[in-house]
Amino acid sequence: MASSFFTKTPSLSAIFSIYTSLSAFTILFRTLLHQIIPIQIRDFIISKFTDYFSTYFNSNFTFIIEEQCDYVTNQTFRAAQVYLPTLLSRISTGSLLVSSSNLKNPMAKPKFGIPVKAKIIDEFEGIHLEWTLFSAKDNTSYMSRPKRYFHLTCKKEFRDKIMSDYFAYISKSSVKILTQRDNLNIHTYIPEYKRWEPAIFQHHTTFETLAIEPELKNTLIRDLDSFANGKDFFKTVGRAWKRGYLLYGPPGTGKSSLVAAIANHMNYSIYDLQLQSVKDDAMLRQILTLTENRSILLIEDLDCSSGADARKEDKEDDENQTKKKKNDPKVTLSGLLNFVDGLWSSCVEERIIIFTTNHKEKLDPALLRPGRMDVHILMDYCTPFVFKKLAALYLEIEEHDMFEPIEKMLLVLKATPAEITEQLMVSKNPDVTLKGLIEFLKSKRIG
Ligand SMILES: Nc1ncnc2c1ncn2[C@@H]1O[C@H](COP(=O)(O)OP(=O)(O)OP(=O)(O)O)[C@@H](O)[C@H]1O
Repeated sequence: MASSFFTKTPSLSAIFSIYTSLSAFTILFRTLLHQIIPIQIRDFIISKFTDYFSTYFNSNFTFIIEEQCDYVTNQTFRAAQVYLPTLLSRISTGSLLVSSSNLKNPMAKPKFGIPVKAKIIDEFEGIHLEWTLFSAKDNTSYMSRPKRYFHLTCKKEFRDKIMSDYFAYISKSSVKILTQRDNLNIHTYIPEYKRWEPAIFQHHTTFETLAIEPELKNTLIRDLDSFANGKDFFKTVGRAWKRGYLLYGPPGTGKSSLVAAIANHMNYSIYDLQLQSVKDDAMLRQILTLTENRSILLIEDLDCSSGADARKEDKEDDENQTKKKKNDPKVTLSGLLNFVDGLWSSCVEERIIIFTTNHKEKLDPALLRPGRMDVHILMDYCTPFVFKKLAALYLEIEEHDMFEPIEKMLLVLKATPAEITEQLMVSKNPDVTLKGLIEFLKSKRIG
């Protein structure tokens, strides 16, 4: 029995020769495979295998939330960006972004953010969730910024629950956080990047520090508050939830200050659009879709934009006209109107649009027709009331012997609140300052 076993067992040299033949065959087979099957097909087969096995063995499900979708900011990405910083204590990797942007107060507490690839754990109705931020280089243009996206991972069986309830929950939470935010942003559109760049908005003007007639102030605050609470009303009457304001008046009468007061009152960020940098109507539409809900869209100096000013062909010679046309933006009046009042105006909710101009009379009448801009506000020269308010703010006085002559002069001559504030900042001593102001006003009368 034993001898038959040994006689049937192949010799060591036979095993070695079988092994060598097999190896040679494998190498030959692999070489043939590499030469016959193109690399793309090989990669495809490998990826299919990998997918199949990873899906089979992996019990997780991942949602991918990209920053941009269909050329607009993905609101789910934005909601996650606002919501996740509230979970920073649950970051599971050992790093955090730290930044301080409060220029006025270097001692202010820094803000913390989520670094790329850091994992944040969330818990929703007992479901364990993992968020990770990724950033990938976009090679489409050398100016392009990296593409950012979140991965949200949960157990497969909770996929539907997350889709139906969790995304709605983070979107609601982000709106709540934004309403209570203490930092507003002012955004500038960068055409090269095709995106709005935010900066911290730290204008301290409020309705308390803005010197305007009390009637105007109260009407405006009422109007803004009823707009903010008017979601159902706008829906019922079938109108886009937006409000348009035209601020007009001479330079230095507080138009920009009023915009800041509105932003601070509403807690809305500002999108400051330079119409001159917009190439055409298509670009205007794209820019508009990249803004967020609960914001102010500001277009300053509307009279300087070709789409908005009234026609005046006869007044300028041909050469000047051609020169001007070359530099003019190609935003048309109809593009602008569509943007104020047409279908495109409703692509963002709870939006305030503010136009400012120093020359209302130069605007095309089509822009001024009822319904285009809901409220027209004249920001005028300094009145006695406005002067007293400014004196109370700058000099901290309610009354002074020199008030009367100043108020009388303000009734007959034109001085802007900006000119008055400049004079009021000369000294903290009311006698010196008010004397200087009287001299300034006298010089105006003579001039
Ligand atoms: N009504 C006001 N109340 C308080 N301060 C004011 C007021 N108007 C102007 N000022 C002061 O004058 C400065 C310039 O005003 P502001 O820039 O708001 O005017 P404007 O009408 O927007 O001018 P422009 O048309 O040149 O942009 C402000 O920074 C502020 O200090």
